[in-house]
Amino acid sequence: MFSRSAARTVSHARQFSSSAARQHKVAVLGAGGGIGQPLSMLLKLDKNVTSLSLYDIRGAPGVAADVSHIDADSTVKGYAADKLDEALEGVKVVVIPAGVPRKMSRDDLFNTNASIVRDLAAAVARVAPEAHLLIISNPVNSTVPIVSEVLKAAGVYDPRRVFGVTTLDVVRARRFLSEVTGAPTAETGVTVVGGHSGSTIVPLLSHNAHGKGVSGAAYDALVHRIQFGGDEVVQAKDGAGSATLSMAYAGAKFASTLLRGLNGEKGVVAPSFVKSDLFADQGVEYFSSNVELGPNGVEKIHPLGPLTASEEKLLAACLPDLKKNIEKGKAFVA
Ligand SMILES: NC(=O)C1=CN([C@@H]2O[C@H](COP(=O)(O)OP(=O)(O)OC[C@H]3O[C@@H](n4cnc5c(N)ncnc54)[C@H](O)[C@@H]3O)[C@@H](O)[C@H]2O)C=CC1
Ligand SMILES: O=C([O-])CC(=O)C(=O)O
Repeated sequence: MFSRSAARTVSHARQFSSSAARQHKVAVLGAGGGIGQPLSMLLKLDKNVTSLSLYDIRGAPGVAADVSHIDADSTVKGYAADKLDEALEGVKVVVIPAGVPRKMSRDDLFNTNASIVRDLAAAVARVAPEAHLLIISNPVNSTVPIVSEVLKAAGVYDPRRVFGVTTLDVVRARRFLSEVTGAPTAETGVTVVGGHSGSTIVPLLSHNAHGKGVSGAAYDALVHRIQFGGDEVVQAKDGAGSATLSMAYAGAKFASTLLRGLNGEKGVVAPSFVKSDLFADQGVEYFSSNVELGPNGVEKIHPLGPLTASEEKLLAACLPDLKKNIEKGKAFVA
C-alpha cells in the first residue's frame, strides 16, 4: 500500500510525465488584431500550449509582453514585422487570423486577404513545413484552398494538417438553438457542415434532440440566423469590424480540441473545413464536416448522416456556391 505522500509523489510524477509528452509550440499570425489578442490570451491559458509565438506586422511584442504576465506555465514571445521566420521556428500549430475584417460581404476581403494568407503560408512551408495550419482569415472558403495550393507548390502539402476554422458557426448554432428552445447549451450541440459564409453554412438541426422539434417559420429563422450570424455583429459594430471575441473563443476552442487529438486522445471529433472526399465527385474539394482529430491531424472524415428534406435543400444550395469560392482560391495561386 502507498502512503498518502507516496501516492501524491506518484500522481505528481504522472502529471509531469504526461505534460512532458505535450510540448506544443503554437504561433498566432495576426496576434495584434481584434481576434488575435483575445485568442492569444486564451491560448496562454491552454495547458497543452507550452510556448506561444505571437506575430503581427504591428504590435505583437506589446501583446506578448502583456499576455506573458498571466500566471500560466507557458512561455510567450512577440515578434515584429521582420521576424516572421523566427516566429515560426519549431512551431507545431499555426493559427492565422491575419487580414482585414469585412464591411460588406466576406468575398470583399478576397483581394486583400488572399495575398496576406498566401505569403504567410509560404513562410510556414519554408520554416515549419510540418505544422498544422488553422485558418481563420476570411473568406475561409477560399483562403483554405489558397494555403493548400501554396503548400502543394512548395512540396510540403499534407491535407491532414490544413483546417479552416468554422467553429464559430457551431458555437452560434448551439447558442441560438438554446435561445429558441430554452434548453441549456450543454444539450444544444449542432453539427454545422459546408463552408463558412451565408448559404454555404448548413446546420444539421435534425441531429439534435431539441433541434429536431424546431419547424416552420421558427426553423427558417433559426437557419437564417446561423447562416448570417456574422452580419449581426458587423451591423452592431457599425463599421468597427466583425466578430472578434466570440471568434477568439471559437478559435481557441478548436485549437484546444486539435491539441488533444495531437496528444493521442481518442474520440476527438470536431467540424472543420478540410480537404474532403464527401462531395469531391461534384467538384467540391473542401468541405466542413465532423472530422476525427489524432496525432497526424485529420484521421477520419465522418459522413454527414441522415438529412431531412430541408437539410438536403440547404446542402443543394451550398454546394455550387462553395465550389465557386474554392475555385476562386485555387485560381488566385495558379
Ligand atoms: N473564420 C471565422 O469564423 C471568422 C473569421 N474572421 C476573419 O478574421 C480576420 C481577422 O479579423 P480581425 O481580427 O477582426 O481583424 P483586425 O484588423 O482587427 O486584425 C487583423 C490583424 O492582422 C494583422 N495583419 C495584417 N496583415 C498581416 C500580415 N501580413 N502578417 C501578420 N499580420 C497581419 C493586422 O496588423 C491586424 O493586427 C478577418 O479576415 C475576418 O474576416 C472574423 C470572424 C470570424
Ligand atoms: O462575418 C464576418 O465577416 C466575420 C465572420 O466570419 C463571422 O462572424 O462569422
